[in-house]
Amino acid sequence: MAATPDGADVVVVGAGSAGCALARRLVDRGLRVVLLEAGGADTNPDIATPGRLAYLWHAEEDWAYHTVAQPHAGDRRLHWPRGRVLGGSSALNGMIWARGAAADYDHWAYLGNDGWSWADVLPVHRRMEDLDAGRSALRGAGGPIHVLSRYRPDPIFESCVKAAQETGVPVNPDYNSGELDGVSHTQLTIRDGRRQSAAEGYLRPIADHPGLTVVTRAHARRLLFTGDRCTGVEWERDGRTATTRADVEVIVSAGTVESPRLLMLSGLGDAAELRRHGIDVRVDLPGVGRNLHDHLLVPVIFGTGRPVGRSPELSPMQSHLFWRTRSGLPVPDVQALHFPVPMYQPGMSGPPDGFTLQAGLVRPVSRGRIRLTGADPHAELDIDPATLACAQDVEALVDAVILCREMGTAPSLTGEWAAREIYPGPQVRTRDELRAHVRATAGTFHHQVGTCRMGADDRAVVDARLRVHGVRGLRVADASVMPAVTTANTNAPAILIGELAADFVTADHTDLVAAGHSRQEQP
Ligand SMILES: Cc1cc2nc3c(=O)[nH]c(=O)nc-3n(C[C@H](O)[C@H](O)[C@H](O)COP(=O)(O)OP(=O)(O)OC[C@H]3O[C@@H](n4cnc5c(N)ncnc54)[C@H](O)[C@@H]3O)c2cc1C
Repeated sequence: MAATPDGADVVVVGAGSAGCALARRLVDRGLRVVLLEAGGADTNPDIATPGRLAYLWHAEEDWAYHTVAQPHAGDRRLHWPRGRVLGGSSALNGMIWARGAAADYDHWAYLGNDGWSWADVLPVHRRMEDLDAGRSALRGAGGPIHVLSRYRPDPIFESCVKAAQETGVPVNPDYNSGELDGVSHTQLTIRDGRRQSAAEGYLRPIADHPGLTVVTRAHARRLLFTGDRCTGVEWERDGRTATTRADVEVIVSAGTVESPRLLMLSGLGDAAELRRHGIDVRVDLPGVGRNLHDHLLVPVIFGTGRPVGRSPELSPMQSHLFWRTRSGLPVPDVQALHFPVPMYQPGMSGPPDGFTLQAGLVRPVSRGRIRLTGADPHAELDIDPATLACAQDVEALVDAVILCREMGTAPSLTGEWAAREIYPGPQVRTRDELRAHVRATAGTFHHQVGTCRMGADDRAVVDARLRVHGVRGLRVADASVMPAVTTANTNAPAILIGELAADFVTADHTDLVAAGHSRQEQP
């Protein structure tokens, strides 16, 4: 029997980084899967062309969220682009492939999440990737996601790597080894000049498989229950409502913003808040929507004496560095990203030729939350990440800005490129003035996580096998389950979460997996 929009073994909500990996692995193991995606097909040519990623912001494929005004960040509302299309945010992202630090996963395991230590996840990271440099004890080849590491970076990025070394930052030959520290050229999810989204890598090869039904423009409105078991999903398309039955499980992979919304609309959340919106409480889970956190970027902008230039078939981010602002940290707290354009913000002006060293905070302490504003699935969300609420985040970013400024005065950038700082600008000298620059310009690094946190305590939403506490037949698998964000970009960790979710489902239903295989073997 094939999967149909009416029913399947597993219904996955959201075809993003995690959802695509999860659906693929379940189908490979003989389960019938329906994948519901709110967005459309990934046919916009700007998705495939790496150099055109900026054109996807505010396009049809962008959910284009805005936070509420952030009092510690100049009262600004921050724009959060997220993918609403097959591939999810992996179809919109900067294509940097980064696992994070070994210590990130050991920390998750330390919090009571068995099976998530670096030793546990390393084989899964290896099976996900197809590194052009080939297989090794730490790296994988032959997996669904092609990783480009052997390319000729544009000249400005060669200079950035040299400038970092001149500033005292050593080269790291492979920041995906579990140890991040140092400066490197980025490894990119690009094959033959085309983006490798999770949809491209995981779904495209099985597009015609009878065990998989992908329904695009299907917006899940709520989860359906029989007793305490989740047995299906109600969704809408073009104004019409439909349901899909799940014979085994429902897995929510709608991302850090939408997964908590779908849980809350289905009666899983903070009981008092749900009642305030007239939603029947199924399980009082006060952790849903909390623990929201994100990496941040602060621009340090330089003008150059000549045009910088860049290749359209590569990501515009071809080098970055990881660095510790103080001794005693177990992992770097800064990831500085290098861009080949002056990234002026509204109200800024300067010469057209230049580059930007984005000072990135990757161990944020501030935590916020996402709340419903009503029971309507399309109501605007109250998204409050509490950006820079903790002074420690500001101090780390000030140190990161100082590092980027120093890099901009290194010979490799001042010589050949005649680099000169435009922002914060030479008039900004004291630490207080730098704090003001941080608060006025900090923006998202696009790595929101944590709103359906994995753990064993009473604020956790899912357990270590990603099962939602208090119900049966329901898991969450996406970046929202991270107890704490990884110390780098979050696409690879989100895909890892999808891969592991598939392992958990198949381990829990070995009988079905065996039956599915014999079904597939029949002529
Ligand atoms: C602009 C940008 C740049 C980034 N750059 C990088 C980078 O260079 N490297 C990196 O590693 N990471 C990067 N990231 C982050 C990374 O892409 C994300 O962390 C990752 O894709 C998150 O995966 P996910 O599965 O949690 O969610 P997503 O990939 O966002 O998937 C969620 C999916 O669920 C769908 N959905 C939501 N609600 C519903 C519903 N109710 N019904 C049906 N479907 C629904 C969405 O449309 C979406 O397709 C970037 C992100 C952005 C937005």
